[in-house]
Amino acid sequence: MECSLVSQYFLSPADRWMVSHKFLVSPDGGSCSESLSSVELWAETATLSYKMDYEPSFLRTLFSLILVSSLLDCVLSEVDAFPDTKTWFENLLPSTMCIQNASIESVYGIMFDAGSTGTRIHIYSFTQKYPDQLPELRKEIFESVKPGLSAYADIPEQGAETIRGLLEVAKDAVPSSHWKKTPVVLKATAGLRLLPEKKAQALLSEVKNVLEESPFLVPDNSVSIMNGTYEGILAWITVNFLTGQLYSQSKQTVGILDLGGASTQITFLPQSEETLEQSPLDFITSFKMFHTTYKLYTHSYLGLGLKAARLATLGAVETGAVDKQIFRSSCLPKNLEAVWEFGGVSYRYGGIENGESGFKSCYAEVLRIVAGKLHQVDEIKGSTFYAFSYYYDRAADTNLIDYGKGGILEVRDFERKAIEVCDHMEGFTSSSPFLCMDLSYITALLKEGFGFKINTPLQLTKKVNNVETSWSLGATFLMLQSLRISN
Ligand SMILES: O=c1[nH]cnc2c1ncn2[C@@H]1O[C@H](COP(=O)(O)OP(=O)(O)O)[C@@H](O)[C@H]1O
Ligand SMILES: [Ca+2]
Repeated sequence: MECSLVSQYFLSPADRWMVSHKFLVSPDGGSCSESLSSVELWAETATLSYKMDYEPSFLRTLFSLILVSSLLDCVLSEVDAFPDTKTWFENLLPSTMCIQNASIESVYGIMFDAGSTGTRIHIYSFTQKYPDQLPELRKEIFESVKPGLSAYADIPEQGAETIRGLLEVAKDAVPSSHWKKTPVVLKATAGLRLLPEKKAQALLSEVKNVLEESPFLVPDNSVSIMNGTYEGILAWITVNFLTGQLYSQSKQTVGILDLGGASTQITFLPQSEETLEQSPLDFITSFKMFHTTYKLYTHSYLGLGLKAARLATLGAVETGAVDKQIFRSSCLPKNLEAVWEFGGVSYRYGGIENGESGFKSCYAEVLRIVAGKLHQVDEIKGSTFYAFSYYYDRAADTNLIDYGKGGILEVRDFERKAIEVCDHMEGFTSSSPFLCMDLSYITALLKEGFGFKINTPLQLTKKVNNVETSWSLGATFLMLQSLRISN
C-alpha cells in the first residue's frame, strides 16, 4: 500500500500567517507506517519560520494549526508589529477560521470632516467584543489639508482631488484585507452650509465619485452636509466617550463648546427640569446609543464661527468682497492693510488710521455680532465645559495654555488676554493681525452670548489619550452602529 504526500495551506485570520501542513495519507484510510509529517508557520515578513513534528492525526493537527495561527494573529494585531502585505495565496481559504475571531478582530472606520477651514481624515481602528456594546478604540490616524472644500466652490473637481490625496493615507493605515468592509463617509459642516445649494451639491457629487473609486465600503448617503444639531451631539459623544463618561452609569457627563470657522456649537446634558422646559423645542434632542437614551441641549449657531465673526465685524458679510473696498475695524493694528482669504474669497482689510483702536472700541464692535442672538441657560453658569477647536487654538497662540497639554482656564482669562493684546496691538504684529479681534470675540461670545460667568472654568482640550476631540469619532460610532459593522 502506498502512502501519498498531501500539503494543505491555511491562511490565518488577518492574513498575517500562512500555515503549511504536510502529511501522508493512505488511499484506504489506513495509517501510514512512515512518519513524514510537518507543520510550518510563516510570518508574511518571513522573519519567523519553524517546523515541528507531530503524530499524523489530521483533526488534532488542524485544530492546533487554527489555534496557533489565531493566537499569533491576535497577539500581533495588538502590537502591530507586522505591516500588511499581499500574498499569492490571499483569499485561498476563508479568513474566518480564527476561533477568537468573534471576540477581538479589528474593525476600521474612516470619517472625513469637511470643515469650513480645512478637510480632515480620521481613521479609527476598534476592537469590539460584543456586537451591541461600545467598541473599544485602539487608535486614530489623523491627517488634514487646507483650505476646506468650500474654497473650491467654482472648481469642484479640484476640491475632490484633496479627498483623493487623503484617501491614500487610509490605504496605508487600513490592512488591505479590511478595505472592502471598512466604511468611508464624508460630512461637511458650516462652510458648505453657507454655499449656494447648487455649488455645494456639485462639490458633494465630485467627492462621492472619488469615494466610489476607492477600495473602501461606501454606504448610502456617504457624502452629505451634516445638520448642526448632529455636529454638537456627535462632539459631545466623542468627548464623553474619551473621558470615560459613557462607560459609567453615573451620567456625570461633561458639556462641550466647539468654535469652528463658520459655526459654533454648545451641547450638554441638562440636570435641571427648567432647562428642558424653558428651552426652544429644537434645542433639545433625544437619541439612543448603546442601550441608553440621552436628552441633550444642543444648538449650532451658523455664522457665529470665529472666521464668520471676523467677516461680520468687518461688515463684509452682506457686501461680499468688492475689489477696491477695504474693510476696517478698531480691532486691527492702525497702520495695517492686508488681504485675507476665507471660503475662496479675498477680502482687503485694515485698521482705522488716525481713528480708534484698542480693547474698549473693539469689544463694542464684536458685541454687536452676538448681542441678542443666542439662547441663554441659567444652568450652565455653574458647570465646567470642555472647549476645543478655535477656543483651544487662540488660547495656545497666546500662551494661556500649553499647546501640547491644554489646561483649565476661566472665561475672564480670555478677557484679560484680549485687553493685553488689543491695548498693545503694535507689539503683536508678528502673530495674526486678527488676534485682538478673535480674543475679544471669544470673550463676548462666552460672556454675553452664552451668558457664562467670568469665573466659569473651561477645560481646554485638543486630544484625550492621543485622540482628537472632534465630532468625527462620535459620527464613526453611529456609522458603525447603523451599519452593524462588527466582526
Ligand atoms: O480633528 C480636529 N482636531 C483638532 N482640531 C480640529 C479638528 N477638526 C477641526 N479642528 C479645529 O476646528 C477649527 C476650524 O473649524 P472648522 O474648519 O471645522 O469650521 P466649521 O466647524 O465651522 O466648519 C480649528 O480651530 C481647527 O483646529
Ligand atoms: Ca468643525
